[in-house]
Amino acid sequence: SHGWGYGPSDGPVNWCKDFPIANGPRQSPINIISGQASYDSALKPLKLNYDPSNSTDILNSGHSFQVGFVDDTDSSTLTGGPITGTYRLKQFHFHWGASDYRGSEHTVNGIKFPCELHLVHWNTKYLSFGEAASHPDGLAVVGVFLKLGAANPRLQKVLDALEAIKSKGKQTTFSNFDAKTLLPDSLDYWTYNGSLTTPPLLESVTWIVLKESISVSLTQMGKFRSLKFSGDGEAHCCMQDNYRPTQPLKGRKVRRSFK
Ligand SMILES: C[C@H](CNC(=O)c1ccc(S(N)(=O)=O)cc1)Cn1ccc2ccccc21
Ligand SMILES: [Zn+2]
Repeated sequence: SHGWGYGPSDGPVNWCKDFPIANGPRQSPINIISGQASYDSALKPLKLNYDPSNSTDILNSGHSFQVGFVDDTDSSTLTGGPITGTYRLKQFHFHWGASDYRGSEHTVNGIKFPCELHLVHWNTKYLSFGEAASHPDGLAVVGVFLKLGAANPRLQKVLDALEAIKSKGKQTTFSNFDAKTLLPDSLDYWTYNGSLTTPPLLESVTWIVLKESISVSLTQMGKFRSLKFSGDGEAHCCMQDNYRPTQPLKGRKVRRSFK
């Protein structure tokens, strides 16, 4: 069957045909209404320990681009926060818009950001990412909003590597990158139970969305949009608007770690 994408025929409104869970009870992303998120004093601080030597490659997946990490030891982990146990960093990627007024997946009080970073981790109580992805507590994704402002020097190394992976399926080495440098000063967060935001839309993600954003400049946003959804030799299709609209909360509670 034809793959999924973000276009008029293969986009989010049609994903339910191949992935009926698209209409499930814990789908992501959601609109976070800050006034309705309840403070939970039992929530622990987030602990992110990333080893820069674990970064391996950067890949144009045809849906986004992602930086991959070696995940065969506990050297790059997420602990604390709303989760129990140890989750390993597998990859990070982004979602962005064709214009500066949209692009993020989560929204806050209806506000869209131009871009959103996702750091994807899997629960080491399972044997692998693929195994973890099929369990309700298998994955934890940290979401970080990017807000238009001054150029972000910490993004630059990632953006400079995009030259080499313009089209779908392109991959190149990407070593010694410290993903921690992409995080804002404050690790205050909202958290809720959700799903992958792309097919297979598995309902196995504990979402941890940071309240503080990081900056991105107009020029840097242009670099994101210079990527292609299409592979070499295919009709050029700019990679942009690769975000899923917000999904119904269906009674879920959103908690916050901060007063
Ligand atoms: C689900 C997986 C493909 N999807 C993802 O990894 C993924 C991760 C994060 C998000 S988001 N936007 O919610 O943060 C969305 C999709 C395929 N897959 C299945 C088994 C498996 C094993 C190794 C690698 C990939 C594997
Ligand atoms: Zn994502």
